[in-house]
Amino acid sequence: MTGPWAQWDHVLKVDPDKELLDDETFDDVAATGTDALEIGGTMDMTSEKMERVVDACAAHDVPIYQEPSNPGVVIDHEALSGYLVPTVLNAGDPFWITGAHKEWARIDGDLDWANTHTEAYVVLNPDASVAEYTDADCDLTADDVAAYAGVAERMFGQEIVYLEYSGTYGDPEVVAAAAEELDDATLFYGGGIHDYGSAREMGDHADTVVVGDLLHDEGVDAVAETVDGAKDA
Ligand SMILES: CC(C)=CCC/C(C)=C/CC/C(C)=C/CC/C(C)=C/COP(=O)(O)OP(=O)(O)O
Ligand SMILES: O=P(O)(O)OC[C@@H](O)CO
Ligand SMILES: [Mg+2]
Repeated sequence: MTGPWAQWDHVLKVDPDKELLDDETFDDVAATGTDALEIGGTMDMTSEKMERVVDACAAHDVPIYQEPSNPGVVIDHEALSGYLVPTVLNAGDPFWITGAHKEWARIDGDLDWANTHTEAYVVLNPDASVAEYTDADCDLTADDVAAYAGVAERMFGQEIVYLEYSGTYGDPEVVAAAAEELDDATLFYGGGIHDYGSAREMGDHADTVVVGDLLHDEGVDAVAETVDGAKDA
C-alpha cells in the first residue's frame, strides 16, 4: 500500500501559531504550486488555531493534512484529507514514539484509522523546539540515520520517513545516506529550505521537500521558488 505522498515533491507546512506575511492570504498559499498542505507546529498549538487555518484553506484543491503535535489538538474537519501523525524514532521519551498515540486511541475510542498515517521522524537539529520537546538524541552519524530509515521501513513498515532539521539547513550527505537505504518508503526532508537551490539540492536526495518557516518569514513568492526547485530535482 502506498499513499498520495508518493507523488509529492513539495509539502508546505503551515504553522497555525504564526502569521502569514503582511497582506498575503491563504488563496496565495494555495497558489504556490505545493502538492499538499500540512498544518502543524510544536509550540503553543491549540485546536482553535488549527481549525482557523483549515477553515481558511478549505476552499482550495490542494490536499490538507493535519500534523498534530499532541492528541489534544486533533480536529475533525471535512476539509482534511487525513492525519499525518509523527512518531519520533530518536525521541528520549517513549511518549513521543508510541505513548501519545496510545493515549490518543484510548481517549478518542473512535479514531479515523483509514485516514490516519504515521511519519517516522528522525529529529536532527538539537536547537529546534521539537528536539527539546521530545528529548531527541540528535548526535547521529549518517550511518545512524540510514539505519533508522531502514528500521522504519523494514521492521516497522513505515511509509514515510521524515528527516527533520526544522529551523536549519541539514547535511545533504545524511539525506543521501537515508535515501540510499530506502526501497519503498517516501523520504521527507524538512529544515531551512529557503530558495530554489536549497530545495533542488535536498530534492535530489529526498522524495519530498517540506518547507515551513519560509512561508511565515519571506512569503509565498519565496515558497513558489522552492516548489520549482523541488519539482526540477
Ligand atoms: C499521537 C498524536 C495525535 C500526536 C503526537 C505526535 C508526536 C509524537 C509529536 C512529537 C513531534 C512533534 C512535536 C511534531 C510536530 C511537527 C513539527 C516537528 C513541527 C516543527 O516544529 P518546530 O519548528 O521545532 O517548532 P516551532 O516552529 O513551533 O517552534
Ligand atoms: O521550518 P523549516 O525550517 O522550513 O522546516 C520545515 C519542517 O520540517 C518543520 O517541521
Ligand atoms: Mg518551525
